[in-house]
Amino acid sequence: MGETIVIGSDHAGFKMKEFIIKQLQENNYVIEDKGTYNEESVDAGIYAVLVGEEVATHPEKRGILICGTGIGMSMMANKVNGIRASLVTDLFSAQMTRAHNDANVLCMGARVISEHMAWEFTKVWLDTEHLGGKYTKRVQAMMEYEKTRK
Ligand SMILES: O=C(CO)[C@H](O)[C@H](O)[C@H](O)COP(=O)(O)O
Repeated sequence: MGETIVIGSDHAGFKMKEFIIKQLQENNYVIEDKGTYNEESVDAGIYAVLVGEEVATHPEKRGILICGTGIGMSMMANKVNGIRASLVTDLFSAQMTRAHNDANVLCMGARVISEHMAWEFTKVWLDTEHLGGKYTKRVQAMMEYEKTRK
């Protein structure tokens, strides 16, 4: 069985979420779909928290969030302790957010990028390992800071 990907979207990201789920399943990933399940208008933050909390409590899982721009999803997901969510709009950033920042949630905007781009970004994000070394120290500093937040 492949890695588990926890995925969520709002209404604006719903169609792209369905597309990404299909691609992931064809590539043997296990999917936990936290919704939304249709194009009826919803608040993105609900799904960002559902996905974020699942990833934060199961570090072996990674998350994908899609809304219109990816902005609200990334803002909200980053409020969940333990989450390093990145909004990605280009291939280099999709790679770097794993290699340097060890992002555990990928955010994308269905009104910003095409389905083809979203799948290309998803693939490189899934396949890139965190580089460790000085980058681990920097990521750890972020997580230490999080613990001091009131
Ligand atoms: O950032 C967002 C969510 O916080 C998104 O881009 C939403 O998908 C967008 O704001 C939804 O807009 P709509 O007018 O409600 O379709």
